[in-house]
Amino acid sequence: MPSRKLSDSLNPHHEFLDLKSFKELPDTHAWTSQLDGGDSDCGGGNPETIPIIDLNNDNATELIGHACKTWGVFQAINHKIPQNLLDDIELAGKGLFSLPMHQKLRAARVADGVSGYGVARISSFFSKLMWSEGFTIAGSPAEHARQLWPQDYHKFCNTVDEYKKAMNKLAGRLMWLMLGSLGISKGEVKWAGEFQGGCAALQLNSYPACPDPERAMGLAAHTDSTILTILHQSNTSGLQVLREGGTQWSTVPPQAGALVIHVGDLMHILSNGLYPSVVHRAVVNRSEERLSVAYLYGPPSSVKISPLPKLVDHFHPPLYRPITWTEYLGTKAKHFDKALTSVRLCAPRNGFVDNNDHNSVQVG
Ligand SMILES: O=C(O)CCC(=O)C(=O)O
Ligand SMILES: [Fe+2]
Repeated sequence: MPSRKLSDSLNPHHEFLDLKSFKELPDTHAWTSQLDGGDSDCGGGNPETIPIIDLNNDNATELIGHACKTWGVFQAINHKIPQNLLDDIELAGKGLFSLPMHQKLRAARVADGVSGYGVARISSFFSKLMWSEGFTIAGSPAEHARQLWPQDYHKFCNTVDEYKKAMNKLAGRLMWLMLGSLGISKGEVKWAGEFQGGCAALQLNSYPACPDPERAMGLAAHTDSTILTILHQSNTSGLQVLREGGTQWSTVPPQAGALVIHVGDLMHILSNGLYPSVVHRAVVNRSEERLSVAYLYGPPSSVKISPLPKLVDHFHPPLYRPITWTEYLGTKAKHFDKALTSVRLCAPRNGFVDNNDHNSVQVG
């Protein structure tokens, strides 16, 4: 369970341990029974796998709707993101995380800051540290990149800019496909015009090879505070999801060229609870470093997100109050896995289960 603030109990320098230097798992990173629930891919007998959807398929909208409702996640192929751009961002991330620690610390995220190098932000809810390091880019990466590579920071910035541009276009397309699958067209959404640019952050995650992967946690179970997330995982597996209403973890197998699409908390609100935001985590392994790049897509700050009017009626009252992305991020930072519950207006009616009440999920 999420517990006390790490900062209350641990020397802050623990946050910057060089994980690659350990031959044994340090106690600060030793989780107990985090693999509760098992993995349905490994003998759980669940015949269903996470859907892989061809965005060129004539039935893509219906397939996306079904995937969002039952899993809250799917893999997208034929998404028009060039493979060389996916390779470039992966290389840029690998280059960053392979720098010596003292160099990475020049770009460390400052207290209460968003951008920069550091441990997972959800770390503060857990008494143990995660076996990962991250780099968050909100806005321009230039200042941090200049600190990391004083002579040669343009290459990193150009790759990030190009990646963000391509992702923004895809994220917009996916958002309208998801809303389309709920029977909602652009004309019916009053903030549609404000969504030209969208808004986003890029999260690079690195999970070094781990001497005791069964007792370590790469990134603890969480949902994303986004409308949707586009995740590019390298060819090493580690991402696991909980199927809607399920208790067993399913691995999302890396598939060359495919992008993993997560339903985020704000889409859950827009859909008035119809689409669950997927609970996911990252586990680690003994031999290979793993890299992932998450494009976290949300609304511009002027937009208040609330259940779409077409999905609200006498039998389906609005489950959530209107909220901006900034406001929601503040709520999430305070309440973590209870954030959706804390903005809920009314208890779900019988048979209308709020899939995102994760209070029972074992997260540590
Ligand atoms: O590394 C992964 O597969 C998951 C990353 C993730 O969930 C995140 O950055 O929010
Ligand atoms: Fe995530």
